[in-house]
Amino acid sequence: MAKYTIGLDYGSDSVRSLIVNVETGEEVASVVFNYPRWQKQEYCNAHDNRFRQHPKDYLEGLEYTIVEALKQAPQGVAENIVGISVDTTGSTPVAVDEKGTPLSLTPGFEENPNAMFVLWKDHTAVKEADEINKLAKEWEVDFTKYEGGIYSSEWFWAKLLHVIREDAGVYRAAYSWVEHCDWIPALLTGNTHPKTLKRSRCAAGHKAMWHEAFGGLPSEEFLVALDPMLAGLRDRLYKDTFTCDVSAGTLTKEWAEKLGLSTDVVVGVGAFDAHLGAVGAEIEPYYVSKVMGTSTCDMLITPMDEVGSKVVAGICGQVDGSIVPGMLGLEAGQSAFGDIYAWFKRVLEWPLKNILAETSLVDEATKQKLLDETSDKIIAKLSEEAAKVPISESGIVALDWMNGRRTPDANQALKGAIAGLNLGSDAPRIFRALVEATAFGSKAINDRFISEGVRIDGVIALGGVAKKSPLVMQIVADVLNMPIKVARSEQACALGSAMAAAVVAGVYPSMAEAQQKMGGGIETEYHPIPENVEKYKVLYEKYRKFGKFIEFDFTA
Ligand SMILES: Nc1ncnc2c1ncn2[C@@H]1O[C@H](COP(=O)(O)OP(=O)(O)O)[C@@H](O)[C@H]1O
Ligand SMILES: O=C(CO)[C@H](O)[C@H](O)COP(=O)(O)O
Repeated sequence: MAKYTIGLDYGSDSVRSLIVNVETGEEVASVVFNYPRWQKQEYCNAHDNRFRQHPKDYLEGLEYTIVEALKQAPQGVAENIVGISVDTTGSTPVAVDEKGTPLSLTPGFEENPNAMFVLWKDHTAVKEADEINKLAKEWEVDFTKYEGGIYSSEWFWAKLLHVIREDAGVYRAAYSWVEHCDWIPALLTGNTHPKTLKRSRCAAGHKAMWHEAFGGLPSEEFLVALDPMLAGLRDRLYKDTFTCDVSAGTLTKEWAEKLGLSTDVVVGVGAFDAHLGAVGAEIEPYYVSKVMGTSTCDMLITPMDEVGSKVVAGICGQVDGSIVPGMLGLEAGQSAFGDIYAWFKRVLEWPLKNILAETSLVDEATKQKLLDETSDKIIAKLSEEAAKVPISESGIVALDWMNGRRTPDANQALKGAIAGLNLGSDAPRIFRALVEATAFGSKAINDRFISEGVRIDGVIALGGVAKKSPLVMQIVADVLNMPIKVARSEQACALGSAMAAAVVAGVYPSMAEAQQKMGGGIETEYHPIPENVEKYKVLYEKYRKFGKFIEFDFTA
């Protein structure tokens, strides 16, 4: 019988397990689990940009999705699973005790958000990121230089420093800190001690200022100068990091029994969702792999010697082997993309949730149906109407910084803005301007790569928005003035993990071969429309001008 691997993909809202035939790439089963506590936004406060996730959400999802996917799969598949690899969001770190257990799973910390995973989009550490940037520029070595030269509040050191300053209990109890993508493989293989568990090169290099040239993490002197509270922590973290083609070990007896698998199943070192998503979408050198969902991650690979020691300014980093082992991985992205459409939808839903929800004109069941149906159709209907609005007709220009700006040049304190409104600015016109703003944010990233000397030959898109929205995709193709291929797989991140698992389990010698055998190819391609390209060149200049005004001249 054929061999199979499992790709376990932890997204922002849900986790999915995908079982893939390693010879044909056939996806034989997949199950999704929405995080229950997260769905109720427990431990979060959007107003303060605080987004925390409880490890129980991850654990319940791990067991449920694998067990249910194995039930769905044809008979005999479970016995022929040879590997599991894991991708997660990031930087999503957690404080752990000496055994590597997240503090929120230990007595006294169960309900403490500071003892939970700090989700990538948590921006509570803006002040700490500023301090890191200031010190880095004064220090003899700029530890931020391989992370675009600007450290972000979305990343490891800023987050942990913020939490330990805020919470003396967590500070005292935290032996070390672990990324979500490192904790799951550690747990599955039983190697959870913070000093021995295998750490992901991808997470360490892009988010924790780890680099071979620095001998690992930033120096103890730098960290202590940042805050004496950090003294000694470096020694309780790690020196070595591993790419996703390396084994983290095999399943423990306990997990093998729980999941219904053999203890021979090899577990791969973890990586971030976007990075393995790029693998799943069959990333190739010089193609931007654009993960378009809640946020965007724009991934590029180049041969190692091509960029060499040149530092690409303003991106989320350049790391040896962070996407495809053996190649240089470059990452950029937008902190909000589909999340901006989701925000506008929530604004429009307000009267539904606050007026219609209270009406006695219809019975409860009908009311609920009305609410659900309207809510489900808002973005699709807005897109339909927005498609009819001619480019530039509305005069509205928007900025895509509703969740800060990840790249180019991280500044998470920035806010979104909409200009050019008049009394005729209706919902579809505003929506179109928001879509254009997200496309302009993408262009700013492409332009930065190009101006820094990184070649771009094309774009491969994946993620929910790439699949769901021809309107957004056409506008992005027009604004970038580049064709965009959309990857066929519905679950590119999980598929990328399944490919990595096939390499780790020894089925293929390299990621390139796993991609070739297991890849789903391209579903569709969007081509720029020359007439639109010209109009968007003019609008993009307005976006840039407006951006400069909001960034440098406007104070709320
Ligand atoms: N028809 C649509 N057009 C454009 N965007 C959409 C549409 N439907 C949903 N979205 C956006 O897709 C995003 C979710 O993308 P998805 O890739 O599924 O999730 P995630 O980023 O969490 O992995 C949401 O932010 C939502 O606003
Ligand atoms: O920055 C990241 C990876 O480097 C995050 O993991 C990513 O932005 C979150 O992804 P999604 O929008 O798909 O939930």
